[in-house]
Amino acid sequence: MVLMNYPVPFSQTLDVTNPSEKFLEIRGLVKAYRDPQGHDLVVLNDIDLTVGETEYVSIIGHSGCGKSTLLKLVAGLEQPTKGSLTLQGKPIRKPGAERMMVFQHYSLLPWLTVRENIQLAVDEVFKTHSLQERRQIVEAHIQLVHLEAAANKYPDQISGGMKQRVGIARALAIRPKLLLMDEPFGALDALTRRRLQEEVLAIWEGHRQAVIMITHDVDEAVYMSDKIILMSNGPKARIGEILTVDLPRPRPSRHDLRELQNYHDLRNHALDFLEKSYASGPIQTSKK
Ligand SMILES: Nc1ncnc2c1ncn2[C@@H]1O[C@H](COP(=O)(O)OP(=O)(O)OP(=O)(O)O)[C@@H](O)[C@H]1O
Repeated sequence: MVLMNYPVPFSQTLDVTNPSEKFLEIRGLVKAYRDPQGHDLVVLNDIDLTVGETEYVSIIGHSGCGKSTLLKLVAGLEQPTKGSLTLQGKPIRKPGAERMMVFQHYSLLPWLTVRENIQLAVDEVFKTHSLQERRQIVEAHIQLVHLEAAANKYPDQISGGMKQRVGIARALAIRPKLLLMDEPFGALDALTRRRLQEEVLAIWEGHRQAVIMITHDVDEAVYMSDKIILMSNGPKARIGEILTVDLPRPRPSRHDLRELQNYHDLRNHALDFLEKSYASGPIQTSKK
């Protein structure tokens, strides 16, 4: 699936020597939160990570290890306690339209229709574009996620899968260089989840960009990603391992994928890692 006749000039000129390697760089990252008693809880400790400009990266780890915190730091919604995060060589200090987040629980504005939810984001980011250009972007993205029939409906009139499609269309419409997805398929039933995974992957194949996706689902991570980040348990979570997913792109059907030994090796490796870390470490389950 390719975005045709897209009216927005989409320049990703990089000011670094090796763009694919140095698109997003996280160095020596530490994040601590202060608890109500005034003690620091070190959630993430000494994280080093590089994401290429067209790389699809998944993060897996047990509940409470700091996956969402890491994503929020990349989004600029949280500040690091120590260390640095840079995008194309520039420090990440605050949220920006080049880094868009898709949340598990949709976060649509209930008083706006599907079209208006997407339009709002497009109007905000592409202020200098003509009304016609902005409308074209909105319609192109409604089509991209197959929501034409629901465009005039309100969020409470559509299913969870459709709501998540709107969230994804809204994020993609403003052409982020880096798409951040926090368990984007987590709230969906198994069938909808599979369909949406396939759609997102097809969109990504048509226009590759950097993606960081949090998931609890090892199969989803292997199916979708180039790289899987396996996090150790918190507190003081670190990157335990980084798996390179050496499977063909575009991905074969799930049936054909299951025929590949490599697929099983990766899957088992990730599951073993999670089982071992479950057995070995404290797991944080409480939030805030
Ligand atoms: N704003 C905050 N203030 C204090 N502590 C926080 C804050 N946000 C997160 N935490 C704590 O940081 C730790 C990591 O939380 P985070 O939500 O990043 O984990 P997670 O791996 O995404 O969890 P899950 O898989 O359950 O969504 C938890 O112990 C959580 O309670």
